[in-house]
Amino acid sequence: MRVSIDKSLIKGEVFAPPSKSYTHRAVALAALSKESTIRHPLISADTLATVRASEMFGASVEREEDKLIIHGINGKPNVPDDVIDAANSGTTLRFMTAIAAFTDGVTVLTGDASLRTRPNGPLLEVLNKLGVKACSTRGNERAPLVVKGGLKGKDVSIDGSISSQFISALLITCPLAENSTTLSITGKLKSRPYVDVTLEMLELAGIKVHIDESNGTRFIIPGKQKYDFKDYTVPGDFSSASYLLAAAAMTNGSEITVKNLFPSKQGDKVIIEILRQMGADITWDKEAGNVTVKGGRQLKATTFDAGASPDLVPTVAVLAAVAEGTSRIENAEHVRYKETDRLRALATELPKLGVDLKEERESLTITGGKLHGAAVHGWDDHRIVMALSIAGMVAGSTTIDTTEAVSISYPGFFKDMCSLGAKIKDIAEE
Ligand SMILES: O=C(O)C1=C[C@@H](OP(=O)(O)O)[C@@H](O)[C@H](O)C1
Ligand SMILES: C=C(OP(=O)(O)O)C(=O)O
Repeated sequence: MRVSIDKSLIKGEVFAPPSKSYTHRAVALAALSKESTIRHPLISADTLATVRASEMFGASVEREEDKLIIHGINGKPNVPDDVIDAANSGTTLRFMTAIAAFTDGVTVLTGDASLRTRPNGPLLEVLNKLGVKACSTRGNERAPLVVKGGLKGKDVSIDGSISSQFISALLITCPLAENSTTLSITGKLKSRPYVDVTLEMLELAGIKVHIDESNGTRFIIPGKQKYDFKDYTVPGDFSSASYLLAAAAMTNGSEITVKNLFPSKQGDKVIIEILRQMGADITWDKEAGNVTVKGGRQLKATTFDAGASPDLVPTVAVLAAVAEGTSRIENAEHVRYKETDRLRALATELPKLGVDLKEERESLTITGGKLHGAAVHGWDDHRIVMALSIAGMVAGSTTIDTTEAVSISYPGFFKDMCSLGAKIKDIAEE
């Protein structure tokens, strides 16, 4: 699919879509429990991959209007009778690889062309130390992965610098092991807020994990635990909301309120602080869960450490592209291991819109200026498509391809933007 975007301003109220990260975890924990209801889940391509995989391990999932009722496995997961296809979802692949480690047989997990480029080395290495036989069919740490169950608790270390999802995955599975597991993190733990989201959800499922941060980070996970996840309402997603908030801040005359954004462990709530620092007119009514942004102020350059919030990099790059001065996005190497190498994607596409950008291994340096329209490529990556869309609302006369990728995390993105007045047209048939 392709869209064309003209200069736009946006006005009105919109609900933030439900959180992708919380939905993945709610479904995985419900699958390991007895019976749970998940209210207001994100129904998107990625979360549906987690639903399908959970069903293959033996859970059954009923979908009703705005809720999922999950009859969980409540014990050992079944050996799937087919290959698990995690599609485009890193979270699904990593979580389900760890759950496969607790079956009594062999599971094969794969995904689409993008997912098959993403690294899993540290997770496979630790699973092998925990008594599991886990490998890549191509011997390159990429999916397809083969996992022969047999997980036993033990003291192990894991590199935290590539993806926090390996740690979240182990935190979700190790409580099922016979013995306790101690997971010591080596390297700088990236994307830490996502681990905190996992810990919050595990606590809701009645699972105990002790954290020792006296000398680095260690998670002590007692074995033989039982999951008891019950009734849960998924909160709004700050990463998805970031495109709405940034679009309003960048466009003169805009004024929007994004609802259902309550205080949360989501690291990407920092988008509110980033916009404030850059000089945007933004207020957050935490009790009401409303974030209001008025456009029209000239944004100023910023320095953004992407360590904890990699998914904000495309949004912040576009904000930097219209800000006065030179911005830096630092500590962002892990952003190269996403659906695409997002630093490369941004460094390729934003200059087409007139942006002055320098790419280094771990950083982007962006000097703001005037954008002009162009035909840009969405790289089949939801966050690149959404970031380029809001850049297009400033630049005007912009077309973007592969826009169906928004179905991964925010299927209603274009509909919401258009309902707020954005001038976006589907030009697939033209
Ligand atoms: O656990 C999660 O829900 C996620 C963790 C992050 O990945 P990394 O830990 O690989 O950085 C983030 O980029 C991804 O969108 C969702
Ligand atoms: C990287 C992302 O997700 P995942 O790792 O689950 O594919 C994302 O949503 O930007």
